[in-house]
Amino acid sequence: MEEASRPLRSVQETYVEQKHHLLGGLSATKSLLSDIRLFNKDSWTTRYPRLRVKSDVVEPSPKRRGVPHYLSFADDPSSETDVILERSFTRSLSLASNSDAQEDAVDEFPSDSGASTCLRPDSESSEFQVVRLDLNLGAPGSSARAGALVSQLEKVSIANLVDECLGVSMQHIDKLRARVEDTSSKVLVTGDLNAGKSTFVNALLRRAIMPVDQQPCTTTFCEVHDFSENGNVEEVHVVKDVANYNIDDESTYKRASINNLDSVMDDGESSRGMLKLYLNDSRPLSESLLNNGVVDITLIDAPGLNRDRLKTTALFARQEEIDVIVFVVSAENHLTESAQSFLRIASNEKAYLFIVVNKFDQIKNKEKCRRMVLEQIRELSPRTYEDANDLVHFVDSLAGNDDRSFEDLEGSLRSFVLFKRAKSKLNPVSTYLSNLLSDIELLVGANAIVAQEEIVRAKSDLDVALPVLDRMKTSRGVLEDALEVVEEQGAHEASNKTLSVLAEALDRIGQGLPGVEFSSVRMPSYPGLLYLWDYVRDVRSALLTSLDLAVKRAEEEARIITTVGVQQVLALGEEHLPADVERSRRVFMPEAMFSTRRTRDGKRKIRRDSLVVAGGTLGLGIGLAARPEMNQPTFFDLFDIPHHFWVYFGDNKENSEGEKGPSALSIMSVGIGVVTMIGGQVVSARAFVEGAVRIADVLSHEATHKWAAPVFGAFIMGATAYFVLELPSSVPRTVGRRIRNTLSTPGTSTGLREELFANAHAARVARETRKVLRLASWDLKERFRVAMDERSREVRGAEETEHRAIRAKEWFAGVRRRTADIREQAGLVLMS
Ligand SMILES: Nc1nc2c(ncn2[C@@H]2O[C@H](COP(=O)(O)OP(=O)(O)OP(=O)(O)O)[C@@H](O)[C@H]2O)c(=O)[nH]1
Repeated sequence: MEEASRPLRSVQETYVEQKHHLLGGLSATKSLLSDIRLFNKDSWTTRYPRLRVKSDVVEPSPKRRGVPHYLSFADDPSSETDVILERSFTRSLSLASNSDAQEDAVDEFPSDSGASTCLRPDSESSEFQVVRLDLNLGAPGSSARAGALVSQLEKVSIANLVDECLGVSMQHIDKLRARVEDTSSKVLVTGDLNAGKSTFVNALLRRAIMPVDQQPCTTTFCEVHDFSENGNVEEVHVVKDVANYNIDDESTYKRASINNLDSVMDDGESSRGMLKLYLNDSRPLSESLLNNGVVDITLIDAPGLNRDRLKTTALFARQEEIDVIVFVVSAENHLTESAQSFLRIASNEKAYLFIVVNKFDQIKNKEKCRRMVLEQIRELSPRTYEDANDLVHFVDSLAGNDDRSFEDLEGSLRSFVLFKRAKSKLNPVSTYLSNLLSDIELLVGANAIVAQEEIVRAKSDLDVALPVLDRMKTSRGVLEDALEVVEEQGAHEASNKTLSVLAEALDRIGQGLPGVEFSSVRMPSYPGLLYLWDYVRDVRSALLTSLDLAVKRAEEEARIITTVGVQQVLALGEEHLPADVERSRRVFMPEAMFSTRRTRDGKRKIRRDSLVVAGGTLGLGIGLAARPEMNQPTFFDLFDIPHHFWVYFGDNKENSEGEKGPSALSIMSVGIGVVTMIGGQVVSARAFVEGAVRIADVLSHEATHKWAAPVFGAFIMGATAYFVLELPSSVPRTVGRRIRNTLSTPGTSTGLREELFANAHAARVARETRKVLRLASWDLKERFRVAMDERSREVRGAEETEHRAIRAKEWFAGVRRRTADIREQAGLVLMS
């Protein structure tokens, strides 16, 4: 109550200052809330904390300055962290993780050093005051139902609830602002009948407005407002229905002249309603009561109390807008019974009673009167009695401001109104603001702990993932190079091996031996001259089959080379892939190499390679022995004249020999050809005719006539002997040589450039080998790439989390600084 005794100017200044600070605090808090909501939406999913006092800690450690609590979150109530909660005398809250608090480190969330008080374990202390989410949470583990309910609430849903709650607080701040900015204040003047209430009101207004009479004359409640509220027009509004009164709606009242107040009051109509008086208080702001620049006081002159009116007036006084009740008693009567009843009710309901003992000028023994009245007050309202100097005034309203004590009363009343206003309007605002700031501090404190935990977690994730990623980055090139080498080497080796196997096979065939040593291919035995043609065909077939086997052997070698290559690829995988990456489960099946594919209906699909191979072997998928054109024996399989010619007359280069010979030799071939054709079973009429024509051609030649007969005879005889004796051994050689030459000589029979047999197979085998190795290395490269992408993602994710958490932690620290600033600016520190 000291405030009321301070000089009016000082009270007014304090009030205005406090109001100004509070308005600033409200604005700053609103913008802070808006920022938090934005941050919650864009950058950080705000977690809603719950605190539970650690009841098992009996005495707080001297090292700790706060109270140990368990911190959990609404979206994850089961995991609790140890924290220390401190509340300073300014009600500001600090939350620190237990380890931080033990280290006593002054971090971004400092407590008000020295000023903080250690809270006794008290579960109430840690609850939110304003930002309350009704999540119906039980204590962790207290009820299965609560646990189940909570587990269904996702972080985001809870963050949305927090957001809504902050939104509601922002709206409430607007209401509070309106309340703080509202300067209107109502002072109800009531008291006993004829106690001089109207005289008192007139004295306050410095105008004889209210009718004064020795008889009771105030029949209705008269509210006196500043005329600025009525467009600077002095008049009376006779209001019947007070609840519906609207100054802008003339149908809700009747206008009357201020000078006719007596007659208006006498009119019975008004007694059931209220009179609104709009007056011009022309005094300067500092002196005016109605409009003093700080509060717009509305005076209400109530009818005198009697038994009937007691209840009505008490009810009226209970209205929220009534800030102060001035109770006027006549010094002559002291406190009447009805006065006592009213004061008893009013002092219980509201503690802002102001008692004016009027007509004090009429009292002779003033001291006795004062003593007796104060005694009565002491009994009725001890609190009023305690502050009697400010609240109880003995005055002469008739004298008005000529009376010193009236001036004192007026000053006290103004201070009292301001003081009460501060109490009724400003204090609830500052309490709300302080609680809201505490809640914000709790919210950001808890979220800062979450951010700190995220920073630690992200750092440890990075410690693991970064070195792995770096290693992978460096080994990527090495791995790719190594795989390239494996591919190249495999293909190269397979090609070389094929070339050497087939070269050896062709070599052997040229000697009349099977292309492959130790194979199942057996050379046919000579069946006799009569079956010579069959023999030739069988030899050809056996040699071709053995060549096919040589190709198979080369493929076999390539399989081994490929298997080694695949194993090298696997070994490279082991060397370069991180340990936790799944290895390829594919098993290499060498037998699948060089296989023909099957069509949908199960038939073998012959692969047609695009190469044209020497000897007319179009496509390498079919074995030589299976080719009809290769199996067809010819005359030259019996007697390879071109070969012999080149051996004896040529430049000894077998590769360059062709099917054509000089005309002299063609004679022998013709003769022998005829014989063999006749001896064989496949002599065709066409072949016979061709032979005869050739003979005729040769013999018709002029030069031939001279030497033809003897030479021809000698040759026929020699050849016949040779035929009989040498054929069994010469046929395989001849046939083999011919096959070899066919496969080793590039021709242009198809019109395209032909590849040599061995080269074509070498290229094919190398291609197949490379294909398999490329598949294996592609698989490894792909795994490596995926693993590296995953690591990169992990690293990026951890880095983002870390940055986000660091930013959030700094931001929360900033919020904490802002709340401290708001407390200071809004004067909350002073208003305990
Ligand atoms: N001597 C003296 N007379 C006063 C004083 N105050 C009021 N009166 C006289 O007391 C009589 C009643 O005054 P009002 O102001 O009408 O009293 P009231 O309480 O408004 O009366 P109702 O509202 O009708 O109950 C008048 O004749 C006033 O002149 C005062 O302080 N001293």
